[in-house]
Amino acid sequence: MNIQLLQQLSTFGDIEIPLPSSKSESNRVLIIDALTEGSNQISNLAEARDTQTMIRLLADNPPVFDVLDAGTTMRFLTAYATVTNQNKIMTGTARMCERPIGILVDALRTIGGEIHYMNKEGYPPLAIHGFAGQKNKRVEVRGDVSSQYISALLMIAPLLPDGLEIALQGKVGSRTYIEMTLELMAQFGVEYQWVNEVIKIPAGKYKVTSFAVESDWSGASYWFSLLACADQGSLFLKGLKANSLQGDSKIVDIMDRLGVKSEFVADGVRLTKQAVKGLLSWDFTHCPDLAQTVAVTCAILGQKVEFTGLESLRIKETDRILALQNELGKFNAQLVEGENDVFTLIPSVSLPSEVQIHTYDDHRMAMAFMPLMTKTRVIIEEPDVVNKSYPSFWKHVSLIQ
Ligand SMILES: O=C(O)C1=C[C@@H](OP(=O)(O)O)[C@@H](O)[C@H](O)C1
Ligand SMILES: C=C(OP(=O)(O)O)C(=O)O
Repeated sequence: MNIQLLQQLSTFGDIEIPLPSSKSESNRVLIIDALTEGSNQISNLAEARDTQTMIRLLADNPPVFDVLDAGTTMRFLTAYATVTNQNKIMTGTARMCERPIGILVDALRTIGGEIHYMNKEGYPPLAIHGFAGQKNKRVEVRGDVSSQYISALLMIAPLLPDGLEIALQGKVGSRTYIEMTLELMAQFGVEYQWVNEVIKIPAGKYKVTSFAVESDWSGASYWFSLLACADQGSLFLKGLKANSLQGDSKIVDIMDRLGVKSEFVADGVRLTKQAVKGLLSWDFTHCPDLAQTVAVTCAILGQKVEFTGLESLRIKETDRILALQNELGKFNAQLVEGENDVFTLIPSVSLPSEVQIHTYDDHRMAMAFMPLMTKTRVIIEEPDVVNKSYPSFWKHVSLIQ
């Protein structure tokens, strides 16, 4: 099934977008909640399939944890099942079984977890055979593959009899997600020290707390992009806060350069059009999920930009660099790989009258290309991929149309 978006929807009125809740915050709070003695008051959990899968697996506790295509659910539940001394098979989609997990498994084994690879060394599926007691209180973890391994270890750390010291090795990517984990843990009463790339978590207990999940900044980015690409219009994005736990709130600074002004009010952010200031380069190391949004926006707006920090995109829901290169090419834009991991986005010079976007089982491919509807007729293949993080996305698009 495909979805067809109307051509030339380049002007719209003042529209309010409700926005989904953050799946990153939701999935952390669910793990912390499962590790808390007592009942927390948690509200506003995400409708995202990744979160709903986590809720279902924690509630039903089946012998096989099939996480589908949810990276955080795989990584966080692997650490959770280990430290809670369970026998569990961890598996997911074919793509999930191509996404590496060896760094997390090595660290969990160092601490005392019994984990075996069922197929390929370093990748799911895994067989977890519980936790025989803490062997070490310090682990060294590479920071340049996925921050989710570090977040997974941090959240289980207070449950370990000796606490945990995580020594981050090399370049640390997606640092804002590690900060989000630590801030959430602090809100549930667990303190941390982070000095010279060593994070120390003492043994302790999570404290019963009430917590409301924020709206999702990654999902909000597509609306910033839509307005950047439109000729006229304004949008109100409900539930976003300026001081967010989510690093993807950086979209405000990026879009300020690409013609979108953000004004925060009590219950959200109002977006209006302003002159394009221009974007010369951007480093996505700490906000990788914004890369597709910004690439498509720049391609449409005629902005030639240098992108860095895209390394982790190759191991996400799909190889996002390859997927972007293919789909941008359909409207004469390019993402050219240069030396030292620098990519140049060369914008489109002419747009065909219709573009059909392949989505590669990747929610962000479907959502990032939606703003192309401001310029031409767009067909998005397999539109249901958005369910991973933003099931009501197309319903919200219909508020504009
Ligand atoms: O911890 C999280 O909630 C996430 C961390 C990031 O992954 P990496 O740390 O693998 O870059 C991000 O891309 C993903 O969508 C969500
Ligand atoms: C990369 C993503 O998710 P995950 O790694 O949790 O599957 C994402 O939502 O863009």
